[in-house]
Parts: sequence; C-alpha cells; structure tokens
Amino acid sequence: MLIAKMNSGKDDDGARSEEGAGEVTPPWAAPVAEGPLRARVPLPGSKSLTGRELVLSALAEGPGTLSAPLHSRDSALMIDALRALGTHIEELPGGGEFGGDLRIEPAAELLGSTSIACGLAGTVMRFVPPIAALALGPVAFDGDPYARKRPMRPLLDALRALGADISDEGRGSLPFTVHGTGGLRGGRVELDASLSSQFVSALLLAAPRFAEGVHVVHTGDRVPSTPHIEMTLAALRARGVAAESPAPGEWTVAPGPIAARDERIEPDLSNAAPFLAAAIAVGGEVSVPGWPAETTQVGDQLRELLTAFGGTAELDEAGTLTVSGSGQISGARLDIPEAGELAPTLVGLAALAAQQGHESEITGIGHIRHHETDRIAALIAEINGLGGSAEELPDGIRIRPAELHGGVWKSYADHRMATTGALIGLCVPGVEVEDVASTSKTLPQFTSLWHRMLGIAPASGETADESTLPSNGSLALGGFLSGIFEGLGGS
Ligand SMILES: O=C(O)C1=C[C@@H](OP(=O)(O)O)[C@@H](O)[C@H](O)C1
Ligand SMILES: C=C(OP(=O)(O)O)C(=O)O
Repeated sequence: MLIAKMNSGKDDDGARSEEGAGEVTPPWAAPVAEGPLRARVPLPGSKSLTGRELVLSALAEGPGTLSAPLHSRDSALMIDALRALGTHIEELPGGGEFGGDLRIEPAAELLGSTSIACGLAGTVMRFVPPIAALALGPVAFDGDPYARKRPMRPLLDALRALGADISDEGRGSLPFTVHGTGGLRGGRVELDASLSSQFVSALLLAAPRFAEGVHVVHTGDRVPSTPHIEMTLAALRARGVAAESPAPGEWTVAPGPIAARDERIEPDLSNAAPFLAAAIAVGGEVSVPGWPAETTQVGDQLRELLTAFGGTAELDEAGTLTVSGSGQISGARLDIPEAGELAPTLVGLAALAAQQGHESEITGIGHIRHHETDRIAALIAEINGLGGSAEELPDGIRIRPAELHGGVWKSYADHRMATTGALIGLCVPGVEVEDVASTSKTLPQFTSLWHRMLGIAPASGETADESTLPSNGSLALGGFLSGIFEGLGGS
C-alpha cells in the first residue's frame, strides 16, 4: 500500500455509460447527514472468512460449528452449493439480528449430478469447482447475467492441468460443467492470477484433498488482493494443513486431512468501510466493535487508508475501532493492489474531497474491472453523472475538484457501488441509489444500519437496535455534543 496526500487541481472528463445497469427496485433516497455523527455500528461476519470456513468445514474430517457467520446472499449461495454436493449444514437456533451459528457435517462422499447457482459471488464460482472435481458425477455451474462476464479461464485451465474434466465450450466463463470423478491428481500447476487472487485461493482450499496436494506457480503480472491468499493459507494452517508460500508468486499445500474445528467468524471489516468513511466525510465519530487485534482481513488497512483523507482511527483494548473526522476531507494518492475490495468506498470519499477542492488518485486497482461490475467504469460514470470529474487511469481513477449535485446513482447489482452512493449521499442532497437491495450480497442489513448510524428511525420493515443509535439515544443528529459530554464509554 502506498499513501500520499495530493495537491488540488482541476480538469474535466466526460461520463461513460456502463452496459448492464438496470432498474431492480425503486431508487432509495440516500439520507443526508445534518450534523456530526456519533454512532456505534456492530457488523455481521466476514464474507471471505465465512466462505473459506464453510468450504474447509465441508472438506474436514468431522463436524464443526461456525459461530457469528455471515448470513447474506453470497453465504447462502455457498451453503446451497455445499449442500448440493452432499454437505449437511444446519442453522442453529438462538441467533441474534445477524442470524444463527452454523453446524456443518461433511458428506461421507461428495455427490455430483447436481447444479450450482453462483449468483454474482466470486467466491462461489471460484471456490466450488475444485470441490466439484472431487465429487462423483457432473456438476453444472451458472450465475447471474453479469457473473457470466467474470473471468474463470485461468482457474478452469489449471483444474484441467491437475486432472479435472470440465466442459465450457471454450467460453472460459460461466456456464460450465465439472465432470467429477471422485478425486483429483493435483501437483504443480502454472496459473495467471493477475485478474483475481480467488483463482489461487480456490486451488489451495481444496488441495489437501488432491492426491498430490498442489504447487501453484503464478505466471502473469502482479497478483491482486494478496491478503486474501494469506487468509486462505492461515485458514488451512489452523486446520493442521501444511500450506505455504515458498517464494513470491508460489504457493504449496500438502495432501492430508483437514481438521474439524469450531470457528468464530470475525466481523466483516471491508463492510465497515462506508460506515467508518462516513465519520471522515461528515465529521464526528463512528465506532465498530469486535475489531480483531490481529487479522488477515484487508479491511484492517482502513485504519490507514481512510485517515489518508483526514481524521484519526483508534483501536482500543476492548477491540472497538473509532474513526473520527472534522468533515474537512483531504485528497489522497493511494496505490492499493492488495485492497481493491475497499476501492469503491475510497473513491467515494475522494469524490467528496474533490467537492472541497482536492484531487485524488487511486491506483493499482485494474483488476476491479472484473469484480461485480467493471467498478472503474461504473464509479467514473456515476461520479461524473452527479457532476464530478473522475477519469480513468490505466490501473485506477483520478478524481479532480468538482461540485457534485443530486441525481440517480446506479448500482450495477454491485453492493459496494450501492454503499458508495449512500456515502456520497450523506454530503450531497438528492442522491437516489438505484438497487440498494444489491447490498444483500454481503450486508442485508445495510439500509437499516445506515439509518441507525444517522439516528434516523428505521423505515417500515426494518428493525431498530438501540446499540447502533447515537449514544445519547437521540433521533436527531444534533445530539453529537451531548453525546460527547456523556463520555466515549457509551460508544
Ligand atoms: O478471496 C476472497 O474472499 C476475495 C478475494 C478478492 O478478490 P479479487 O482477488 O478478485 O480482488 C476480493 O476482492 C473479494 O471481495 C473477496
Ligand atoms: C469483489 C467482491 O466480491 P466477490 O467475492 O464476488 O469477488 C467484493 O465483495 O468486493
């Protein structure tokens, strides 16, 4: 990660329309913050940890439990996929607002002759095919319309090189069928992971069950999102698997049993991004409890990345991260190949800094063109659609000073586009986020948590939770000062 402050500047750039933007639900009127924030926002479990632990639990030697897992569209798709392959997964009673714990019993034998719906989940479309190769019988994969555009070829070719039989009619993308034979040889394989780290994680996660394990050698440009590969290695090691990176761009996993374990899932730190960014954008403070002291989640980098735009971030001994800001937003220059998942929020913050006359550049994120949508094109089109001045760089976005106005912000079925629209809407009246329901991909409670962060009564159908109200319990934003006088202990 490279961080530097930017100088101000000014330029123009035209908006670019994005194919695939569609109306799904009536636009959501993003609330404007009318004063400094003071809120505590508990968040549900990490998508990436939940996905990995579901996969490893399904491949483990015996049953195990995941506590505080994520319940969202992506995790439900992963659960359904593993169930289709014969895994028994049960939600235990007694879960709170974010859902119950999960009990997972691996299948005695993985079953094929089934189909898997991937939705738009990269983790499902990448992590499940290697498991399907271990099942007996054909397993057909497909997903949402845009999922068919997400790259799969490097992974499918690597699986073929490791002994799998896959038919995709030469597409290199969804839909495809893995003809499972009950096992996979494994061994050394070359793969270009420059479009997604998930290709590597997918092979590593299933590799203890390959006859020869795996030795993955990356052949292309730089690998993005490397903390996610570290997360995969750490999850494997925690279950007694020998998993290493013997050299840059190489990873090995030895064949052997995957220990059954009970795991507690950390909150999703990447989903904390728009909430914590709100404190920088608006001023005041936002806290997220349950922040791990040590973690493999890339969201931990928010402590540095957000404060590159101003403000402070403090992690206390109880594990509460508090980001505070004044509403004065600096420009920033961030090179973040490892943290592409955080880029939409950071670009949103940069668009708000641009309103205050500051230029920003966020680079190292070319691979986010292959996320839920082409995020570079989508961010530029939507920021410029609100009067901003964002331009495409070979591997990123430059945002020059410009005043924003209200308008419709399209989400492109992308949860992080929707939350970025909400962030901008805090400071720009009249922003309407189209398809805010896309946030159900990883955070179904997004709008209710957002309203509660602002101290706004939930809309009908949303549940209130005192714990995320401003600590003075007020429904008005002007409660900030009285909250200060009550002390920070309540946050
Ligand atoms: O392994 C994972 O859980 C993820 C890896 C990253 O994918 P890319 O390497 O495609 O960026 C990240 O952006 C995604 O949100 C989750
Ligand atoms: C890139 C993301 O998701 P996926 O797991 O679908 O790749 C994301 O959540 O930002």
